[in-house]
Amino acid sequence: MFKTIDDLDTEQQLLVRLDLNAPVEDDVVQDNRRFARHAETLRELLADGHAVAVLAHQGRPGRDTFVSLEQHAAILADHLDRDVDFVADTFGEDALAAIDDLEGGEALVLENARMCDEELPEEAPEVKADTEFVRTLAPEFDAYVNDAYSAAHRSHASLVGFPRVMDAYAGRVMEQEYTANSSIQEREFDGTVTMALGGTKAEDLIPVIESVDGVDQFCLGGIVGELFLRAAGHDVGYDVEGTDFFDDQWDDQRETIERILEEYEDSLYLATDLAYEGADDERAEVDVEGLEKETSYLDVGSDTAETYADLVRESEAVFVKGALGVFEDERFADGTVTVLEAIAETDCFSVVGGGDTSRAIGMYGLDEDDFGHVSIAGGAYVRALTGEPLVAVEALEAAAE
Ligand SMILES: Nc1ncnc2c1ncn2[C@@H]1O[C@H](COP(=O)(O)OP(=O)(O)O)[C@@H](O)[C@H]1O
Ligand SMILES: O=C(OP(=O)(O)O)[C@H](O)COP(=O)(O)O
Repeated sequence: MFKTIDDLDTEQQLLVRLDLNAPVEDDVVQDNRRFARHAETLRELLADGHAVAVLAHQGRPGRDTFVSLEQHAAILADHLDRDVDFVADTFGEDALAAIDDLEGGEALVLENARMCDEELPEEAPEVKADTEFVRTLAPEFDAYVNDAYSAAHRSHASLVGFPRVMDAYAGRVMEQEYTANSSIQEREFDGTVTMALGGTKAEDLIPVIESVDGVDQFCLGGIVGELFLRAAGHDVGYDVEGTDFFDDQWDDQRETIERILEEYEDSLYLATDLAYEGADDERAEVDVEGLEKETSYLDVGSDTAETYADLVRESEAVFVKGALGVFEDERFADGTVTVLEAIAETDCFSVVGGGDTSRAIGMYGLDEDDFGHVSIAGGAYVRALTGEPLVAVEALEAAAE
């Protein structure tokens, strides 16, 4: 087991890894549940007199969402109702000077860790620990705290490098999510177990279908659902209008998708209709037989949403990862919200995960108490459901030994 912040001495100089990865609309970072949850950890650390430098990432290089963390510092400051400084540097001279100036009870956000070359390539913890990034920052601090459960499946420098060379502790979010997201197999449900999979990160979800034990049926939507429809012979799941969701993931995952489609025929539910932006910008729907390659489909259709909701109502347990459509746009929220409402109405056991997807609960007036657990993690949470270890959690455990 790892050590937690209960094991920390007070008034330390701390490097704290959070996951503040958030949606970005027209260059404006959107508040999501991650800020509020991590603010709780920070509030506790600051109250104990620690000086806190926050390390986090946003987006992926090359994407529109790959932006500075300056706005994230301001959102955190709102949640904490106190000043949070920002420095546009991660481990260079400016960062080191700002860290040096930090006093007990103060918080500082360092620049997006993914702007450092050594952060991203997935490599073994010992390789990450030997990067200049880690070797420069680590000596500046008394200890490292990892609260970024939702990024714990990535073997990146900020997640697995520091705990090899420093005293390392789990933050509150790490601790709570780790406890809540135990594997499905260990839970032993009596009735039907359903998993609704959607969102954009198909590469994280596809392996889950094959490796998770104890799930009886999968309802697919979002980008992952469209890739399966493409494999089933429909004209959908192609990049159009400058999107880069489909073609690369198709090339990487095609064989797996085709194999799963065949082997899991009886437990996979694919959309039977999809929604798109029609004339006058209104929501329009089409049966999957009528799909066209050139159209962007932005939600599952209403027949599909009702079918999925019925499957949910008959379930003993439901796990959701990823949205079934672009719910941020009210016209395309039907699939995601219909399924979430069905979960909320029944007394099935449920977990809803995903930094973006969990946002839909607040946006559409659903009550968090009607869900078993709302996780701010997506990829990490589905991996945990399969019983697969998370590299950054393993790194914390190794540090405690
Ligand atoms: N058909 C679609 N086309 C484009 N984006 C989609 C589609 N369906 C769902 N999405 C988007 O997927 C996002 C959630 O995906 P992802 O980031 O993988 O999940 P999470 O952050 O919840 O783990 C939502 O913000 C939603 O807008
Ligand atoms: O948002 C995240 O994952 P999620 O979308 O699976 O919840 C994490 O910050 C990891 O980001 P990444 O999937 O770009 O490595």
